[in-house]
Amino acid sequence: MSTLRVDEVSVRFGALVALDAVSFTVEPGTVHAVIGPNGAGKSTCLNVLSGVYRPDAGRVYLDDRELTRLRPHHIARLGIARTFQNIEVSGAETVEDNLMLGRHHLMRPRLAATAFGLPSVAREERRHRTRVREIADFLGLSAALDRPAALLPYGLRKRLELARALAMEPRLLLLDEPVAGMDGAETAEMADVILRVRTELGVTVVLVEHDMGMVTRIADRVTVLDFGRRIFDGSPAAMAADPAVVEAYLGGAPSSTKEPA
Ligand SMILES: Nc1ncnc2c1ncn2[C@@H]1O[C@H](COP(=O)(O)OP(=O)(O)OP(=O)(O)O)[C@@H](O)[C@H]1O
Repeated sequence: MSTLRVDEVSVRFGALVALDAVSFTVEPGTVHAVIGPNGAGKSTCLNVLSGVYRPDAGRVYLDDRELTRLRPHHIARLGIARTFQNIEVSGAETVEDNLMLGRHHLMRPRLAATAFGLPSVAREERRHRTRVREIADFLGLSAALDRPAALLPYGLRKRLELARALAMEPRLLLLDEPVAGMDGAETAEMADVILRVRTELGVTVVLVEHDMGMVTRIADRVTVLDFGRRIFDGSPAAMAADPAVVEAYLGGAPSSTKEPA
């Protein structure tokens, strides 16, 4: 179980400050949501955590290990997997092959061994396929294992993306808007899946999300960004009552502070 610490991170694009000295701590075994209005800096934050962007200032740590200058594949090898806002699974490959691709970095270099047809290679391959089937089962994708990803309904493709990230055996999962474009039923199912990932697999989840209802329902803690600044960090219940959040995110004052008509 590892703690992720974001310490005074700033990112600038020219004159625009996308993240302004943002700090928060993701406790192990929690679902930690990062929310905010359009352009608040959520995706930029996820890109810093996964090594796609290097911040102009500040640092990111996984326990005592500094991640700030590491490249994405190195961060992935340390056990941080991510999904994307737009689905990035390979449409032509089957569900099973997409999940095997997710395990690629766990497999030993095999060129020479394959060339000599070593039995250890076949054993390792079987072990990975068994694990892939367990993950598919966990996410309700077993019946789709042989289907090309492109033929799956949208909700299942989003789930496949999460499954592929889980196939990397992460300790921390970064989810970029996992329910974007989903209907109510699909959103509820995905919310349950995320809670099971935390509770049954013990994987810590950082969730960037627009859907306030989902965040309130499943997050243990919420960090709210607005114009690149952190304006709130606390429980979902406290967030709902926080005037700065209501003002920034929902575009109005909380009803308890409104003047009577
Ligand atoms: N590569 C980039 N180059 C220039 N500006 C960028 C870049 N990426 C993001 N920005 C700007 O930085 C700010 C934060 O963007 P970001 O995408 O992180 O916000 P967001 O909270 O994820 O928004 P959304 O909810 O719309 O996805 C925005 O003003 C955006 O236009």
